[in-house]
Amino acid sequence: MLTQRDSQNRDEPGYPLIPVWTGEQIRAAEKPLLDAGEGEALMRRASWGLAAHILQILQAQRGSVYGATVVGLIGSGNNGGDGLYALASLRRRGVDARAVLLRPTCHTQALTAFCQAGGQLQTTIDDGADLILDAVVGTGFSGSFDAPSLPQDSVVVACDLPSGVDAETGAVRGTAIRADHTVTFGGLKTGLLLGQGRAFSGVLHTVDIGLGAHLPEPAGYVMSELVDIPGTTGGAGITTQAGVDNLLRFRPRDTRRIDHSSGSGGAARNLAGEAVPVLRRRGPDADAHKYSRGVLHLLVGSPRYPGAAQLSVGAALATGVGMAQVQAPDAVAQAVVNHWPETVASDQAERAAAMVIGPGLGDDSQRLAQAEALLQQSRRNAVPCVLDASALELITPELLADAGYAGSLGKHTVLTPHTGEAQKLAERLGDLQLQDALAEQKVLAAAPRLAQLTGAVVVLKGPVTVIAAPGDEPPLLHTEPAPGLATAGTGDVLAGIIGALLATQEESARYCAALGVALHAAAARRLDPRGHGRFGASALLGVLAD
Ligand SMILES: NC(=O)C1=CN([C@@H]2O[C@H](COP(=O)(O)OP(=O)(O)OC[C@H]3O[C@@H](n4cnc5c(N)ncnc54)[C@H](OP(=O)(O)O)[C@@H]3O)[C@@H](O)[C@H]2O)[C@@H](O)CC1
Ligand SMILES: Nc1ncnc2c1ncn2[C@@H]1O[C@H](COP(=O)(O)OP(=O)(O)O)[C@@H](O)[C@H]1O
Repeated sequence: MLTQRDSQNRDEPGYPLIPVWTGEQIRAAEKPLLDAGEGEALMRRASWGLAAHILQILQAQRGSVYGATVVGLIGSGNNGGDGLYALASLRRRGVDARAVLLRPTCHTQALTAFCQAGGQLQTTIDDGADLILDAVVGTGFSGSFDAPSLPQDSVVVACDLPSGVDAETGAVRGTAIRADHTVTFGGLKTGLLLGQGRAFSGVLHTVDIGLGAHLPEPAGYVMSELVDIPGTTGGAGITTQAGVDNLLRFRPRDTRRIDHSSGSGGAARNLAGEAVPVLRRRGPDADAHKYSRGVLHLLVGSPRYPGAAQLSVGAALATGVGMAQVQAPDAVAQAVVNHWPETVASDQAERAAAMVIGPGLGDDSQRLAQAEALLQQSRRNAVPCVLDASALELITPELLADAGYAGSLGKHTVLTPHTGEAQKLAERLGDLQLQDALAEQKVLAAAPRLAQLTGAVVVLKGPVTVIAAPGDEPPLLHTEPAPGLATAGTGDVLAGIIGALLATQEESARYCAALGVALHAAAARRLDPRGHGRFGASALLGVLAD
């Protein structure tokens, strides 16, 4: 039986948190198993999983696997070993699997297995191959890679990681092999999600090779889009490999359908049957009134940037609040009320359950003084608060040293800098570690560092957005592509969404910030599923409520 809340939230999209590790973490987890002599078994599991995925891909592409041509590009390490074992399995399924050794040496046992399965070595990459398997280099990649040229029409599948992509940062060193699919072992690697790695790895598939208990605390969690299938009860169940694979698709044109668990319980589960945390927006209680639901106070807009006020207020209303009240110069506030008549103009934030401070304030000194006063009020009363755009300039070493802040803005505060704003903050706070992480585009290190320095939750915005809280909780990553968001004003929309969630959801600021980022990008994807980018920020408001 559904509770009233469950029935309200039944069709609400949820965002499961999938753990990710750096390549080094995965290698460290493998080490005890290798030391115990289980390396060969690990490799067998990896290569069997790889072959199984290749068979599925061939089946989908050609309608059958028998007689398909697969050419494996083989390197000198275990990545090449995985490739050779997989080619041997494919041969036993009737696939014409061949290998090109790109280095003078290779994994000898795997080569023997390949030859025993009837595999032939060749020196050229066939033009007509149905599928190219990239097994040149994986997590052992060092220096720079020189990618061979490949036939245009073949599907490319990467073994563990596209060759040339850094397993931690996703940076391409030299040139890399661009894959249509990547079959990765033991757990998702950060390099598949960050930087260029995301575009080079195509559709992601994971293979459990039994690292389980040896895996450390993840480097982060990636938020994935999950749409419940209408008409069924309970939440979503990610119980099958296909379900997990669907979750891990990163192409804007993909439609996601997740297999549903037939059982009750409602929690999404991973392959091991463990519950996966899911971020999900909750609607108002039946007995809510506007004040109990949550008032959002927005200090936004200025004569120079009146539109920012409209965007953040509009986003808050479409996300859902008990009441939105705007604090702005008369003409700006009037324009907001004309556009959104349900908005209340108010200079008092007493009833506020949350605040948004910053969008469109510009460098207006009077507005910034009001922003500072409101920030103090938020700190004093621990009222959740989003600090965005020029309000981020309030954060100085002097402000943090103030007795009222005691070195920390507090976990109820959410900072939403893009990388340029974060770089300025890093310089103002004089922190070299943060400056270096940003300069090297190590967003997964930069966001937690800024959270640590300010004591606030940080949303480091960009094509990949990282949400980090002060303390031990791992950062959350949002990597679903929404390139159309690269347009003026979408940050104002995001600030309004997060503010509305802070005002209405009984969750931490970290949770609300991450959910807000996911809802923002999901709105862009609904509006622009192919990523053409033909919309302005205000168009997001019309689809936020869906
Ligand atoms: N560990 C395990 O138990 C398991 C690991 N597994 C698998 O093993 C992979 C890691 O294997 P790994 O450690 O052998 O490293 P790997 O990615 O093959 O690269 C090292 C080799 O590449 C070479 N090489 C380096 N840089 C290069 C470059 N720029 N350009 C060209 N070549 C370059 C370097 O040779 P060198 O250049 O030094 O002669 C060295 O021999 C991992 O990704 C997963 O697929 C799974 O089977 C599960 C069990
Ligand atoms: N290439 C991109 N892909 C996905 N999201 C993007 C991309 N570029 C920008 N964004 C998102 O768009 C928003 C832009 O925010 P911001 O730079 O503050 O814009 P503005 O100040 O103009 O409102 C952020 O949420 C950011 O994550």
